[in-house]
Amino acid sequence: MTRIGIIGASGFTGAELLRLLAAHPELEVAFATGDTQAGTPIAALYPSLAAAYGDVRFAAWDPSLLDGVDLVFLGLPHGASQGIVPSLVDAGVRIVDLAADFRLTDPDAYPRWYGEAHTAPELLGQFAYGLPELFRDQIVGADKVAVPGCYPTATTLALAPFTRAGLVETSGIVVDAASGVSGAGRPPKPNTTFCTVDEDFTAYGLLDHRHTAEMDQVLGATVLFTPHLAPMNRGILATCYARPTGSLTTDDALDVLRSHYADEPFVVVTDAAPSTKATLGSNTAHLTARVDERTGWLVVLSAIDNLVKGASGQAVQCANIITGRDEALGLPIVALYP
Ligand SMILES: NC(=O)C1=CN([C@@H]2O[C@H](COP(=O)(O)OP(=O)(O)OC[C@H]3O[C@@H](n4cnc5c(N)ncnc54)[C@H](OP(=O)(O)O)[C@@H]3O)[C@@H](O)[C@H]2O)C=CC1
Ligand SMILES: CC(=O)N[C@@H](CCC(=O)OP(=O)(O)O)C(=O)O
Repeated sequence: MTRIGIIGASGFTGAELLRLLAAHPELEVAFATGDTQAGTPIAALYPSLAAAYGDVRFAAWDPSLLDGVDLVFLGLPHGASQGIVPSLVDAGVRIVDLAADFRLTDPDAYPRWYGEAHTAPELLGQFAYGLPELFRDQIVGADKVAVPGCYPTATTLALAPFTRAGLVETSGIVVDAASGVSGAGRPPKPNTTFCTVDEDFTAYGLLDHRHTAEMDQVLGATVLFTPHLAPMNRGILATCYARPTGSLTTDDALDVLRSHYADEPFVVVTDAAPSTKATLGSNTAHLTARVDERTGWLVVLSAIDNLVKGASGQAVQCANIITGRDEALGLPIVALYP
């Protein structure tokens, strides 16, 4: 058994961590903090968690909570994470950070894309990028992991088999992706109220969404990324377009995906177009590909649950790896349907 803590447990990714860890046989939640929610029973904020957490309350963050704890998940907004990580490093706990603070390795990239200076740039190179299907070698043996953003997870799982094999041009990849509203976190925002989102479908972050930098970094490419907000709670569907460097058919493209992910328990390659609902509540990504004979473009589609494979499930997968466990331990591979 490994005792873990969650800092920022009162948000959506924190709640999803609490849900997944309730079913995990070997990771035990020692504390769960909330910023404004300290003292609130977990079950009062999230009745869905009542059966597992009974009277347990969110704690106020205090370094003494780390006593006897081996690993800490951080579910904080970007910016807040880098404020606390140096003290966790000093305390010697393993870190799995869900925020963006330690994902970009180029020290100039964070200020460029996040519009603020990084307060712990000396730690940037010390984090493994927590996407096991693409960076498992980096994660094994690491003690600090930066879990990818939800859009980059969906997108790079779709495209990396092609960019890594030199099968597509990297100078102009196009990604259109839609996210459920939980991707924006628990606090209500003007663009996430019921009346704004219901019966609407809109693009945002045109040309400058911060996940572009992460996709560029992982794929070694220049990506034109347009995110969209879809009127659903969970899910990401990414539709990714790239120009093949040589002859490539649909059968070839499907073979590339199937052989790349043949041994991966959390990737399903389908003939049919993937849907977000097929991934709901699971840590599984669904992928397919086509090559359009008329235009010559390759299109790869990817569906995930943003809170599971796009965040907390992937975080638990990484925690399993860095604590020496089977990485699939305790994680759901099948979705909730209908
Ligand atoms: N939602 C998603 O699908 C995904 C999110 N992420 C990333 O994961 C992180 C958490 O996201 P999410 O759970 O959605 O966010 P939420 O806004 O839902 O939760 C944020 C958590 O951090 C706490 N918090 C907020 N501000 C501060 C602060 N200044 N200092 C200390 N604690 C603070 C909140 O406490 P309180 O409840 O009191 O406000 C809450 O516990 C973010 O970095 C996000 O970008 C990554 C992938 C997907
Ligand atoms: C729907 C929605 O608003 N989604 C969020 C992405 C969430 C995420 O993964 O953000 P981090 O990189 O900060 O972790 C957004 O576009 O900002």
